[in-house]
Amino acid sequence: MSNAQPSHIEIFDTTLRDGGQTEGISYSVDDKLRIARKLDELGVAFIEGGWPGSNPKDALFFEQARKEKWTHAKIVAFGATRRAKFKPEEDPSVRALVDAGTEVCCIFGKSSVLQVEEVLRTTLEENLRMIEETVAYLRSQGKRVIYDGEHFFDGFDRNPDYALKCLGAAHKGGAETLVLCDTNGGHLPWEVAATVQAVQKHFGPGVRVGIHLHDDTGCGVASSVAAIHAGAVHVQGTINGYGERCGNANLCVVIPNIELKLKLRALPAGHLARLHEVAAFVAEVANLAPANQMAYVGYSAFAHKAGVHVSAMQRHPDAYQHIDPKLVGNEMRVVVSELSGRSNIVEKATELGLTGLDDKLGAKVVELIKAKEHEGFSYEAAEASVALLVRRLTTGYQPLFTLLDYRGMVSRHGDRQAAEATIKLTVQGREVHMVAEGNGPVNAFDTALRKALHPFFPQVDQIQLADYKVRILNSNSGTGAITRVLIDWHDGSERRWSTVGAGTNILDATWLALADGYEYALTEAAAHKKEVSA
Ligand SMILES: CC(=O)SCCNC(=O)CCNC(=O)[C@H](O)C(C)(C)COP(=O)(O)OP(=O)(O)OC[C@H]1O[C@@H](n2cnc3c(N)ncnc32)[C@H](O)[C@@H]1OP(=O)(O)O
Ligand SMILES: CC(=O)C(=O)O
Repeated sequence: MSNAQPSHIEIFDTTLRDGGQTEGISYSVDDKLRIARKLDELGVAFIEGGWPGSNPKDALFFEQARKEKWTHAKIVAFGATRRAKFKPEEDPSVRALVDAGTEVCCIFGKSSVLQVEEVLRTTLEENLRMIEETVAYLRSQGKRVIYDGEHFFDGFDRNPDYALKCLGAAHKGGAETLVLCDTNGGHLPWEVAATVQAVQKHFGPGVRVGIHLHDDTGCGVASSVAAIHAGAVHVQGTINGYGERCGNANLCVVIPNIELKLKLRALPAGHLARLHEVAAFVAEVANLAPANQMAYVGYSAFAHKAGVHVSAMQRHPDAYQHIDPKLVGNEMRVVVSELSGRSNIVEKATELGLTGLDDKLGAKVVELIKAKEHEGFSYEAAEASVALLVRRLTTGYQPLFTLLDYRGMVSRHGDRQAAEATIKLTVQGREVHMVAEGNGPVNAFDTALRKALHPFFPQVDQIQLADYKVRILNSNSGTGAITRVLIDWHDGSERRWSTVGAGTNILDATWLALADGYEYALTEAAAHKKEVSA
């Protein structure tokens, strides 16, 4: 690590600008403000809000952002150097930067001969003037300026002299940080580190070097960490790695690496534990599914599935984890499956609040889970079915209801479709016979079951199906394949649970998942009531 390395690395978040260049993301102004507030709470140093000269939405974001109080972060307006034909003060895009009213602006300029000659179609000298004059103009308007050297690494590989001259022009204009961008994302960590060191050597210790890396080689995070290790003091990236093409360096991984591995500060003390929540929040607002396997903050980042791992984790928390998940706000979880041993079951039962599970019962549960997974069930995402499986093997468990038989009928006459289900249950020792119609067979079964249970458990009204997923397991068996049904449930509050059924008959698989859903909700509610009144 460089001797001149400060203890604090500046985090520059571009989730709202470069992250907005992700295919599939389209933030509203309100989305942007909500994300910005969350990033401010997290404690990043800069939030790049957008390009005010690009579209009315980004301009409105800055108008709204000006009215708010930002505790930790500076809001940054992004734009380009002036165009060849304009003076800075005449270029509408540069004017929009000034009008955005932020204390800090970030502008990008070309660093490579190819980009200047082929893309800007201007001269190398004019590009240097565009960079210096734009930075100087913004400085004259009272702005702090961060300079992004676009395509810096490509430019430096082909013509280091010219690439350094471009940075020099920004420095001369008054930029406070010179940011080296791997715009095409094609460089590897040791190449990035070597270039950072060459730039530092060229400018000397008084000049602040930053980095902005894209993930086209899958090395965006690794290269960012290598660059910081080599002496960069400012890093740009996005939450969840959103960004153009393959994305930007993922700050949810870069930040913990800075704090926990390089032992440097990136966020205010104690704020790292907010990262998991921020990652989930941004995914939700961006309307993208969170990546479960994301390092540090992913749902599976500290999930243990293999029996050997879970057994070892019970003996020592460091056995299969490189950090304590709480440091980033995440948590350790145990996954139950055919790869489980007793330890998974004991751990999962504790997690689910089930007590009194000894090794003998644990072994019985493991055996049953392995047999059921062989039949097509999968318990990884169906924790309510796991809880019931444990309860059913526990001495003295009395199910709240038991199915005696069911019949389903579906028909189509011309355009008219019909579905009807008949079920026979015992509920609290009484036999109940119920018939219901539905707009499909699942709806008919569900309606019949609700009607049958309602006189005994009126709270079934709150139980709602949230998602119903079907998967064919052995597709080479065609329509005779085993079907797995996974149902997600909620009760209108925060409470959510998932159940599974499987078999060659899709309606039977559905029935198993459906019945588990009601039995779990009612059993857990009854157990909770007992605990509360005890
Ligand atoms: C690496 C990056 O991610 S940089 C950020 C990229 N982000 C975006 O492009 C998103 C927002 N962009 C936009 O809304 C539009 O592209 C605008 C408003 C900026 C420009 O729109 P238009 O004027 O219609 O131009 P268009 O998009 O077709 O072409 C880009 C222009 O920018 C110019 N340009 C590109 N880089 C630079 C630069 N560093 N400095 C000055 N001008 C530049 C190009 O030369 C071209 O202008 P020209 O046609 O006069 O030569
Ligand atoms: C500036 C920028 O976004 C880039 O060069 O990738």
